[in-house]
Amino acid sequence: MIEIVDIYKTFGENAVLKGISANFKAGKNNLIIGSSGSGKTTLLKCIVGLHEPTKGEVYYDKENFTSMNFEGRVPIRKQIGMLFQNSALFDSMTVEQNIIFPLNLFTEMSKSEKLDRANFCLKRVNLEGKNKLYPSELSGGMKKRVGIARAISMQPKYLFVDEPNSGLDPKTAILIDELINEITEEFKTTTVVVTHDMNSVMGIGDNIIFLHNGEKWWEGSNHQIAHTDNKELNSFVFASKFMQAAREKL
Ligand SMILES: Nc1ncnc2c1ncn2[C@@H]1O[C@H](COP(=O)(O)OP(=O)(O)OP(=O)(O)O)[C@@H](O)[C@H]1O
Repeated sequence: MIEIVDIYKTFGENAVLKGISANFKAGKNNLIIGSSGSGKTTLLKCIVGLHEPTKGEVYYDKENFTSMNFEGRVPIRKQIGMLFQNSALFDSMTVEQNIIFPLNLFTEMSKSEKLDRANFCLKRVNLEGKNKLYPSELSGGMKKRVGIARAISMQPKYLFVDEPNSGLDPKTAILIDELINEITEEFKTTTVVVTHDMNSVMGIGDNIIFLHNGEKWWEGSNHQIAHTDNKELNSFVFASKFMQAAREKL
């Protein structure tokens, strides 16, 4: 479980996060949603330590991550898997080399152990045998799956995913969501996903926090979101006329 307590982040005069508290549960898909510029990615970066919060604390299973120095954070960092928005694969490396990259950095595993692990991860994302391909030879959806394979290579306890569906067609996007969901259930990861994809919200949103102008405006599950009377959340979720009409039939 990850707990964030009263997180503030200010860049110069720009107060981006204004006192956000939340719990992200293990074995669940915890979603951070909100319109563009509401502070989602900034919050994610504060949680993983890519930004230092101006104020507030982040706890990983009760351990105060914010108060730790660089060395102190290493054991927690080793348990974090991340899938970035653009998959962030190394273009000059094969699929297999990309997946093995964190194992080379953070483990003492032998060559054959690393290869076994890469093969296990590739199988898990349905890309068995694609070891020797380069990112340029992959579709957008395949790149995301390689990104997920790399993110789970270290058997993370915590999985962070920023906009997993950006640039994907709706069907592939749902397959990626299902994969994230399966991995979360299977490995009991505390998964935190930043998204503005409504299919993701409805499909895998176990626990959702909605940010509005840097504040937590609403919290609940995908089952609760359809019936919310929160005005800002409603105009975010049911932005199109089509969705508004669909809601009236619910
Ligand atoms: N490193 C930075 N330095 C200064 N300002 C920043 C920095 N990172 C983010 N911001 C500002 O913080 C605000 C929120 O940005 P953020 O990327 O967190 O929003 P978001 O909700 O993830 O948006 P989107 O959905 O468009 O990705 C923006 O006004 C942005 O300009």
